[in-house]
Amino acid sequence: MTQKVVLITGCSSGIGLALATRIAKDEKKRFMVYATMRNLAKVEPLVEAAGRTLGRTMEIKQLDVCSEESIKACVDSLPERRVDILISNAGMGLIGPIECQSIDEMKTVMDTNFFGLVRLLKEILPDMKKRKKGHIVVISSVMGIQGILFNDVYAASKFAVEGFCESLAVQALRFNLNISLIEPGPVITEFERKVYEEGMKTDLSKADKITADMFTNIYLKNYNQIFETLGQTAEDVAEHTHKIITMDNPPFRHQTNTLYTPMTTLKYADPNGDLPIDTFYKMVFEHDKVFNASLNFLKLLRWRSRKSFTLEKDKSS
Ligand SMILES: NC(=O)C1=CN([C@@H]2O[C@H](COP(=O)(O)OP(=O)(O)OC[C@H]3O[C@@H](n4cnc5c(N)ncnc54)[C@H](OP(=O)(O)O)[C@@H]3O)[C@@H](O)[C@H]2O)C=CC1
Ligand SMILES: CC1=C(/C=C/C(C)=C/C=C/C(C)=C/C=O)C(C)(C)CCC1
Repeated sequence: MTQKVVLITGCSSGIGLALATRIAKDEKKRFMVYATMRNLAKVEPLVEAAGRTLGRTMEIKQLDVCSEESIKACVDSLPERRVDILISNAGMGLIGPIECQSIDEMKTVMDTNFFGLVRLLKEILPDMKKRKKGHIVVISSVMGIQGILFNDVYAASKFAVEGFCESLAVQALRFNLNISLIEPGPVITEFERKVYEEGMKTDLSKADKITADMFTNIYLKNYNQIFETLGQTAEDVAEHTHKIITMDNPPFRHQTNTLYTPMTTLKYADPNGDLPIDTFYKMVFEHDKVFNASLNFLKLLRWRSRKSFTLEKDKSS
């Protein structure tokens, strides 16, 4: 059996690291993983997690999604330039009032999260089309379908990713290619720490008092609690993604966090779009107690509906 070649971006930490490790440790050794990162000085945690798979079912390579040259050099270094499964994972967050963020900061988020994916596909898609074989897996987010307070630009970058992939998906079908968007809710990784620390450093002098207060005393104050209550592990997201890449008929969208599903469902329940906005408004502003009760209610709902959120499309297991 020939192994499928998997290229993953952003493997220095978090979901990328967990994905590379999980897929390289596939029980049936079905995959050869090229785990990439922009800065090879950060290789140690992956080397440690990879263990005996390194040099067998995993190799580590340099790739910066913001550099076309780096992407090309990495793909050129692969046998026959073949990538059977591309996992576009590299990304970054940004929180805070837009008045306090520079256009350059926002452009870096779009350049990494959106144009990073575009650059990868410009390099890899033509070869996949020629071979009429391939699976493009994109680590999107629940924020690819639903905006969240003070995540305006990050959510925009993930909406861009989703619109791009949804448009491409029809063309991809013509070439027998699959595209899957993985949509995690909050995941406990470096992302959470970096975003929170940067958020705490925000210069709020350009924001009015109501906005600054909303960001500090509502968003930042509850941030850690949201991750503690709803947060998933990177390993869990990796497990879901491993399942998606082993399916005969993988879905276009897959949400990994059943605790979060009731929130995203609000989007589909009201074509006018007001239901999620009004619900989030109430959850955030009515009272601290409503917020806590809402988080607990989400926890309770998972227990009630666990069965209906399993991977029903999976024919291969
Ligand atoms: N954590 C969360 O709550 C959620 C995260 N996601 C998404 O998951 C993905 C992974 O994030 P997560 O693991 O949580 O966060 P981490 O911060 O742990 O990992 C992000 C990875 O992306 C890499 N990266 C950033 N910029 C570039 C670049 N220009 N080229 C190559 N690699 C780059 C980072 O490298 P370096 O170490 O060099 O910075 C790091 O390896 C992101 O797309 C994120 O949007 C989605 C939903 C929820
Ligand atoms: C403010 C707010 C919420 C916060 C959600 C957060 C903070 C989600 C983070 C998701 C991440 C980090 C995704 C990464 O891609 C809730 C719980 C929906 C309740 C309504 C108001």
